[in-house]
Amino acid sequence: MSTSQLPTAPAAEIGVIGGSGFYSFLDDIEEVQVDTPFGPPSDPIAIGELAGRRVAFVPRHGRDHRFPPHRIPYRANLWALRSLGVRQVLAPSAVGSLTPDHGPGTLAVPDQLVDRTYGRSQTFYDEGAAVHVSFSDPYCPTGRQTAVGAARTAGWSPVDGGTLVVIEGPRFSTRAESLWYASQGWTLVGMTGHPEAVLARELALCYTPLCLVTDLDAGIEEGEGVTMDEVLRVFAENVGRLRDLVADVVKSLPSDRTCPCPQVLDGIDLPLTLP
Ligand SMILES: CSC[C@H]1O[C@H](OP(=O)(O)O)[C@H](O)[C@@H]1O
Ligand SMILES: Nc1ncnc2[nH]cnc12
Repeated sequence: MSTSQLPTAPAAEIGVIGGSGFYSFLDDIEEVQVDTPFGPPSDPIAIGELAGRRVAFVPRHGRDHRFPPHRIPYRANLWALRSLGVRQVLAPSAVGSLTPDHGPGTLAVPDQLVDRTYGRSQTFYDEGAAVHVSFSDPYCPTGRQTAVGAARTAGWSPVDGGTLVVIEGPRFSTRAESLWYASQGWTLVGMTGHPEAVLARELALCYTPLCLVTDLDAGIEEGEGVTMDEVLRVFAENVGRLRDLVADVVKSLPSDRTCPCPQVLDGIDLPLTLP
């Protein structure tokens, strides 16, 4: 596998991957085209500065939402961020709730993930050597703690913890599937949290999900079922304060990584030269 050219100084230290309805971040940006062994990322990477922190932003669906969740170039997005120097990733996302207690407008920072996707490339290590990263705790504890703290300060009542089940999509779940997920104790459902989190782990990036509940999932609500219009409408109602929250988290994230997340993957020949 080829080695990417890295800039001499990191162009950015924090990456933000925007989801549905979150197509831009920061005003004064420079856009860079990054080529990767996995093709181009969803869009050129937007790089800007926030409170002295260099931030790289990419909207995972593309700014015109042309990539459905199962066709997002996840590997290219993570690789591009990493190649710019990013070491911590914030991942805002629209999700359904699997519990009536946490309705639309709730901010949740899950601590576990269940993968129900299929057919997505979910590793950088699919040739040459068998590499098995540890993924017991998929998210960065420091990033999570920072996000929950910033959310509380900003007046949200965030849900600290829970399990995000990631479905293949692009369809929403049936009521039976949804009830089954809820019966397992899983609390949130989305379509993009995997393989994004594991690809971040494979590149020794900290990854923190910021899940905005846009709906009660089909098995929980009593209405007609989840629709894309509903998701986008509720997200649009909340995106301003979510954007502010992401900015607060960027400002509060410690720059030295003292978390237990892998800093480099010992003994593993990363397909990328680490700075
Ligand atoms: C727009 S409806 C469903 C769509 O919304 C979520 O996207 P994201 O996680 O990027 O905010 C969900 O995962 C689906 O991709
Ligand atoms: N109910 C739901 N299921 C899957 N992905 C979602 N994204 C937002 N709401 C969702």
